Amino acid sequence: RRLRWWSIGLVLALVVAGGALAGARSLSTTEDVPALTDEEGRSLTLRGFSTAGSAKQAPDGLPDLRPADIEAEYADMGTNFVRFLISWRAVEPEPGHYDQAYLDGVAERVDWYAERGYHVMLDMHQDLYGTEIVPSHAVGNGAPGWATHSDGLPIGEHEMWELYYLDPGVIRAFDNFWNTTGEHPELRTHYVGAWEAVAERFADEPAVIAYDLMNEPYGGSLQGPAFEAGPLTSLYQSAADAIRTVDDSTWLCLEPQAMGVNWATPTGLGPVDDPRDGPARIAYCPHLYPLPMDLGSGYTGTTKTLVDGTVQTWLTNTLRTSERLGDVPVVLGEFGLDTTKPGALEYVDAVYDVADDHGFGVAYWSRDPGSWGPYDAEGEPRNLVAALDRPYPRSVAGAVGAIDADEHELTFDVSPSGGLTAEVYLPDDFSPGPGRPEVTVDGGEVSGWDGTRRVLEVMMDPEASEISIRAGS
Ligand SMILES: CN(C)c1ccc(C(=O)NC[C@H]2N[C@H](CO)[C@@H](O)[C@@H]2O)cc1
Repeated sequence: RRLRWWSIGLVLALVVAGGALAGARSLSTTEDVPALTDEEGRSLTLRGFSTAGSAKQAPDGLPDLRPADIEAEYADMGTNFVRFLISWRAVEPEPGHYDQAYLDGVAERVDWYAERGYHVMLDMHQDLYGTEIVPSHAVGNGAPGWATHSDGLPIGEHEMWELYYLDPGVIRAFDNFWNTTGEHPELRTHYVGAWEAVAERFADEPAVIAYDLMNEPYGGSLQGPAFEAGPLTSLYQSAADAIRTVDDSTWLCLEPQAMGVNWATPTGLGPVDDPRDGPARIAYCPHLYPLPMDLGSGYTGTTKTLVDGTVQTWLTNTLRTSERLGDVPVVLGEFGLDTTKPGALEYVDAVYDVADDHGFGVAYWSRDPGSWGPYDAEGEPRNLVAALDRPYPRSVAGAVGAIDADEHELTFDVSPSGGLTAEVYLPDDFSPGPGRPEVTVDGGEVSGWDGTRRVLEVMMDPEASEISIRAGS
């Protein structure tokens, strides 16, 4: 069965990669997308982690996280963003009852991030529909038990968790949610109501920059454009309309279905209208998990070639979708891998280079301890920490284009406006020397240095089109 699943995936991956290789160029092309902006209209480059998978099954729905963990993450990698997992089952444990104690817990953790200058995206997370999709043991997460209707259809036992998505009972639970069965129109209404309750709570919290409306949507017996352009886009529109009755400023992140699109097939997601006064604040937030990487033994040899082809196809489709949804910003909401695999860090660099080149935000999957994450079970830094400690323009007064970063030089395209300042994160070894920073700036001049946060402030020349910061005088 495992072989059958992966053989389907491999055929799909070869089709995808083959298409890409036919026109293979470097992993990055030149187009870039607009950035998310903060309350002052500054362009943000978002760099951080999904935090955390530990929230999926936690009785209180909150991640295993302490303020010291955020301190360590910043000290090690200078992140400024978190994709914070929340769940419908914790927000609305009973129909129509919103758990303010849970939202207080989320708010406390949002404060931990806000106090350290982070931007928070609240991710209404689900995998395999909900916590009680298999009542006997925790397989899924997301929806509450009262919203889970598998109608007694069979759900098997699988070593590979992804295979549960093919079980009749799981498909039925999703079909009831999307009202494909016509039996449960109330479920999507409740889901939208849960989002309205979350938005009402965080509307006035400037650190909460975005709402990720649904993690890795799955259409059950509806797949592809029939699902994405149909009930999924419709749910997003309903959620947007409800959220905007209480929150006029937080960005709304739209994820495509995971099936296929995670692996670089194109999405059929339709445009969503933002009823707010002023420019739309809608972003496209796909995930990236090249099947050849899952199938292969690392980012080497033939696997590397296939993964590169998949990433190129994913990039082309992502840029096309950003344009189709209204030239919207892009946040790569998830990508990650077992960093003990050969070539893993080269892959991580390649994906961050694509994000830098096109102005995508990035949340690495995930902050959890272990072989995918930045820290081990004892909280000690792993190889990923050095790979993610990259210079980047955290926030800029004006538009930001392509970013080109290496360990001793950071260059980014700009169109300065407003206060003309750019806040730039520099890794600890970017400019060695006690009286740091010894840096050379073209396109502006140094107007401040926060040695504790390793943030350089640059006053940009009003006419600058590029800012370059080089280590050393
Ligand atoms: C068959 N379907 C619908 C499917 C298969 C595989 C994934 C997946 O690997 N997702 C990647 C990661 N994302 C979640 C959290 O959002 C993690 O648990 C997965 O590793 C998703 C859906």
